[in-house]
Amino acid sequence: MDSQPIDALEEMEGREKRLPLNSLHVQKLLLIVNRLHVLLHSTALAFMFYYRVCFLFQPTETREGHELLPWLLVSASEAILSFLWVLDQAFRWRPVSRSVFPERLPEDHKLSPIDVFICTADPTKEPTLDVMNTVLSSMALDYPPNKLHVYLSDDAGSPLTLHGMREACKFARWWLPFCRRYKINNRCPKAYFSALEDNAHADFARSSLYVADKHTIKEKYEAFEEAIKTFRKDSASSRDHPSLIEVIQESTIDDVDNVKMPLLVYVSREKMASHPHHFKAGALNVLLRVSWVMSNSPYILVLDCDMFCNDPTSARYAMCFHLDPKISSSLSFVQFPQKFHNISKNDIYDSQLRSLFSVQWQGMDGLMGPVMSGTGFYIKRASLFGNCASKGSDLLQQKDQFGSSNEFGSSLDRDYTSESVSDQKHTLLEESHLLASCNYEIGTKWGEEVGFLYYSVVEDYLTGFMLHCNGWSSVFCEPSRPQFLGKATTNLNDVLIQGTRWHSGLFENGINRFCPLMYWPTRLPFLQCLCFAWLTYFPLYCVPLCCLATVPQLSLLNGIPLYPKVSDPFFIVFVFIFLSALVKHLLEVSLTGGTLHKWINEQRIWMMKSVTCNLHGCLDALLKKFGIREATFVPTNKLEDDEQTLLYQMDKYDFRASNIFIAPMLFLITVNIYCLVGGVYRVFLVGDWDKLFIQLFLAVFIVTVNYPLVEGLLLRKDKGRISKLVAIPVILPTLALLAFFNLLGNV
Ligand SMILES: O=c1ccn([C@@H]2O[C@H](COP(=O)(O)OP(=O)(O)O[C@H]3O[C@H](CO)[C@@H](O)[C@H](O)[C@H]3O)[C@@H](O)[C@H]2O)c(=O)[nH]1
Ligand SMILES: [Mn+2]
Repeated sequence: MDSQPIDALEEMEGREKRLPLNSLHVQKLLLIVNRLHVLLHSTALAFMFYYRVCFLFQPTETREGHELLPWLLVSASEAILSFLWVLDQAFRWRPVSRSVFPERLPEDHKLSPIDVFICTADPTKEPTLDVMNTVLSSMALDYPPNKLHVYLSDDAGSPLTLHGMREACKFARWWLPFCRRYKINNRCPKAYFSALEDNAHADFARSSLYVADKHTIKEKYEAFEEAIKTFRKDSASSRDHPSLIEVIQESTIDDVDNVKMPLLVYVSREKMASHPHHFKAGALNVLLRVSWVMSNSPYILVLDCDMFCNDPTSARYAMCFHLDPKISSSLSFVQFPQKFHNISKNDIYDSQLRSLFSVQWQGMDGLMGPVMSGTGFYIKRASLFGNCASKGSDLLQQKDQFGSSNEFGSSLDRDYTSESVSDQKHTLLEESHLLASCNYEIGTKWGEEVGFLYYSVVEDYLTGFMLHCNGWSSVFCEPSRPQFLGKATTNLNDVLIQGTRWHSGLFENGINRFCPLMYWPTRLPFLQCLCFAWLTYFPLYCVPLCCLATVPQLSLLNGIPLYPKVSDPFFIVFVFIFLSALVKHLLEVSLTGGTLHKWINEQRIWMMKSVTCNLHGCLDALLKKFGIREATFVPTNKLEDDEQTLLYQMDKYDFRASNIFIAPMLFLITVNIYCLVGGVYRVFLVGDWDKLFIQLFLAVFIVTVNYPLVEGLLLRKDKGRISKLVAIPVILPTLALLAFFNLLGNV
């Protein structure tokens, strides 16, 4: 794999042969535990399948009392669950962790430049002040300012955002020197001013000069805040607007005030309703092109507007991998975990996506590297040009792939020079407008082979997947202090809407030409392939979970046993599988800092998500596949809502969610409660409890874990409860149906 030769890299090879910039540790104990669990659990699964298969092949006469259809449904559910379980084990095969030694990096003047890309889409959902805080935190990264270039993409083309950028830039002239002088850790101003403890460097924290300076800066910040709040101008429509590119701040090395500032550019691409704009991937590709004619840095940090830099060292940490001669030639990106600043202790919605970012990505890191996660990653620019951009390749061919900008064509071959912007400002700005226009990509390979890929609303997953298929690797870097902090969705409706988008996007990639299983063995190693496959297929949890929340219960109501009797040796097999899965999950939760509460919450939200957003995601993907529905990307809501936040902090579900989510949950809980009551009654009458024990237990388990639903329906009085208006039209017909079914069974 060829990559841009970097001076610093060569330098490194010569100078610091013995001192590595990073190190990798295999987590041996965890590895052993995981593999042992795989062994035991899979043996149990084999016995379970043996039991199921034997049943299906036994002569029909001996099948007394058993009905074929429910058996088949339950067996199929078990097969799907086992399939997903197998895929999931690939993440647990070789968990690793990494350390970095940034103090061993070459001197500042030898470091490679970095472009920072930040995307925003809608100022009504993404408060401008927060977006600007993200911008400021990235400008203040601990990196030579003349080697840092910050680009903001504004998909709404909003005057408010442009205004915000100008104000942010003014404030930055105060903020950046302040952060550097006092070695502030927390360089997002909003977070800094609201932090409980002061995080200036210990040398200064108590000096009177610092206290005075802090006071001045605080006033400046409040003025900046005010300037954004009081800005009144009709927001332009977000659908149609021409491109607008403005260099807010040129890169200054030594200004009159001696303030060193990174380059700051505002980019709003052209948008027309008649042109597909490909959401975030489209925005990032415009930034790729515009930045290419302006700063053309070999490395790029991508950030969502809701995720600020919580620690200024991330750039240097990332360079510890990118400049490591051992891995750098095939390394595409360094991914930091998504961490969030608004997570409550027990995290009822699993908003932090614990398993993804603290178990699964570590596991992939031990294979080929984690999946690109949309935000908080440092990527090598060259890796985004697929196999198209080998240096010095034929200019005509390049135009086919990259489009017809002359500047752009020539910059493919050009290495970064710090003068590139100021030199030919006018031609460059004109050129940028061409690069940000709707028509530019027509007939090129953008979004297909070049840049961030368009085929999916989870552009991050897909782009990362194709990079791995093309032989690039990635690295997961998880220092103890979170480098980036974002805003997670913390109310049921937002969580489920976001989940629907993700699951639809992921599942879609499992059933189209990007199906990971087809890329093995030629393009992907086996275990990496299983990881990707799990990511595209886990939305399928909806099938077994919907089945197992209805079929065994209805069978219980009618006295049809579907599992072995308590006295049957196979009973142990089922008990073992159930316990082994739960205990393993509990172990992982506690190893990653979770509580017992968190564990139950994760079980519950897994069930809730499976029967709602997984289901909707799968259906949405299928509809898209058959051309019935178009892709949409509804950005999440980033506004603060005190009432919702309070409910979340108190571990109370906010059931004011769309009916399409509440209805399936209500339906299933009603079925379970009804069948549980009916089942217990039946078992008392007939006395065949040992035949139906597992089914009884399943209903008890589901109802207990989902007790908050019952509470929300019957006991709660606050605004987050389930409204009777929503509940009655679901519950009454369900009860009628069940009663009818019950009668039918007793005839
Ligand atoms: O047309 C669009 C839509 C979204 N965005 C931006 O994309 C980012 C992510 O959107 P958000 O609403 O925050 O969605 P999340 O679900 O929180 O995002 C996660 O999931 C996305 C894929 O669905 C990834 O792109 C993100 O990086 C990842 O954090 C935000 O900065 C948006 O401003 C655009 O620039 N243009
Ligand atoms: Mn987000």
